[in-house]
This record gives sequence, C-alpha cells and structure tokens, in this order.
Amino acid sequence: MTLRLPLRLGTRGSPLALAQARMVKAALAAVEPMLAADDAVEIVVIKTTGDKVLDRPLAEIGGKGLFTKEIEDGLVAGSLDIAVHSMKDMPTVLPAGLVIDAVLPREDPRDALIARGPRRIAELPHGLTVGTASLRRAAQLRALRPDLVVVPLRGNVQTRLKKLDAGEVGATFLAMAGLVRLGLAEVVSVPLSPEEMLPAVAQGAIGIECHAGNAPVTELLARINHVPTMTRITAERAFLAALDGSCRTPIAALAELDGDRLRLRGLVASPDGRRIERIEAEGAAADARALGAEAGARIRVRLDADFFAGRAG
Ligand SMILES: NCc1[nH]cc(CCC(=O)O)c1CC(=O)O
Repeated sequence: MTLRLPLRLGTRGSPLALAQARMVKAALAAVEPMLAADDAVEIVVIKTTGDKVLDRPLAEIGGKGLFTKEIEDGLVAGSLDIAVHSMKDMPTVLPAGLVIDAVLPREDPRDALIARGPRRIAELPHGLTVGTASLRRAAQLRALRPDLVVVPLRGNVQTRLKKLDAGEVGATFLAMAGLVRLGLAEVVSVPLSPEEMLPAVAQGAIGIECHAGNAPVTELLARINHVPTMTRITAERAFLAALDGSCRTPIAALAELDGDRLRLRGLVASPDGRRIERIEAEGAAADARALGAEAGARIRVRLDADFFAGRAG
C-alpha cells in the first residue's frame, strides 16, 4: 500500500499549533521523498471547543479533549490522515481506533515565569496578581506563595503576553516549549526548575495521531517517532491515567531518562493548593508504562476525602 496524496494533516489554528504542524510536515518530508513537495502535505485547520470558548476556565467547561475532539472526528471520518497535537492537551484515553504512533523530539518541558524583573517565584512582589487558568500552576504557586492573588487568564500565547503588557496581571506562566517554537523564549521568559513548578504531563511533546487501520500512515509515523520522548511521555501519561478519576485535580509529572533508566517525579495538589502530595519513582525505561501507573496508584491511596474538600464539583 502506498500513501494517498496529499496527506491531510489536521491541526488547530493558533500560531503555536500552526508552527507545530509545520514542524511535523518538515519531519515527514525529511524521511519520505514522496512528501518533500510543499503540496504533498495539506495543513487543514480545525476549530476545537477549546478554541471557541475563551471566556471560561477550561476546568469549568469540563470534559476531556477540548482541544482534540473535532480534529479526531476528522480522523475517524477519514477526512484527515494525521492529526498534530500538543501531547499535554491529549486525554489519556483515545477514541476507539485512533493511535499516537509518533512524537517529535521533546522541547524544553519546563514552565516559564513571565514577569518583568523577578526571575523566581520567591522574588515576586508581595500580593502581586498572577494570571493563570491552569489549576496545576495555580496550586503549586499558592503552595509556595499564599500571599499572591491568582486570577484566571486564558487565550493563546500572544494574547496572554498582551494582557501582561497591558498590566492586567503582574506575572503569568507559559510553557517554555511554546515560547521556543514561537521564537519568543529569549525575550520574556525565565524557565522554572521542576522543584518550583512541576510541568504538565507530556508538556513540550508534539504527538501525531492517526487511524490504527491506516497502514501506509502508521508505517510512515513509525519512521519519525522519537523513542526517548515516547518513553518519557508514556510514563507520565500512565501516571495521569492512574489518577484520572478526579479530572479537576491538579496533576503534574516529569519523567527523565538517564541511559536506560527512567526517573519520574509526580505530584497531585488539592485544588486550593493547600496540600501537595509528591512522589518519585525510578526503573527501567522498558517498563515506562508500569512505572508511571504504579506511581499513580501509590499516590492515589494517599488521597482521602479531605484532600478533595475544596473541590467545586
Ligand atoms: N494548554 C495550551 C498549551 N498546550 C501546549 C502548550 C505549550 C506547548 C507544549 O507543551 O508542547 C500550551 C501553552 C502553554 O501552556 O503555555
């Protein structure tokens, strides 16, 4: 079987999503001469629920796959051949028949502090207003700095930077990966250590999804898959999956490779940030999934009803 051209690549339309789609297009062209011509891969922009609803925190809209569902529908219907996603926006369970067969090499997984002057969370002025719509970032921030005022801040990377410039907030956080890919990293950001701010599961990884039954495409994706990245996010996503019963709970995890050894750090925070449970696990890279799942199960037994007491719904 051969590839049917053009290969239709589904993506969201934000500047970051488009930059990521172009990276995938370039990676495909580099391994497959059939895809080297510019018109051999057609980038199809799709608006997702997460793009449409901009006035509410994501946790409030609820549900999984806010940034992925409409794109995945295209894969299922056959109107798209591949879909490009930020892996941190991907639910742990994919729709039946769909698979993530490739990831690009991971970008810097850390969060960045965006503020004028301060280079660490500890240096933020007392009582400063900090904008973030991320429960994970808000909880870790509150744990370190209960004096700060956290307000919701949404929108794409550029929108959020504009709101900071306009003085709506005194500081915010963004993923380093997005800033690097948009060429904005040097200008505005200070990467935070994972001790200060543990990143989201799979942050910095770009995944390529397709229909498992599409053999020419699954074979193609196998050729661009970056195995160390896949190993790391497999452990992190297994950790998340083991905890997913409580989807409004802030969760963070970062797995790192040292040769064939994998080290995972994970945390679960109560929504008010008052309690943070942390865990560390180490094992063979070949056991990535089990390592993550066991760490998730071990931390899960520590969470009692009190832990969720501040939870809204
Ligand atoms: N939730 C939006 C989102 N999804 C992925 C990234 C960054 C890119 C990545 O993690 O690969 C961002 C923006 C941000 O959190 O700053």
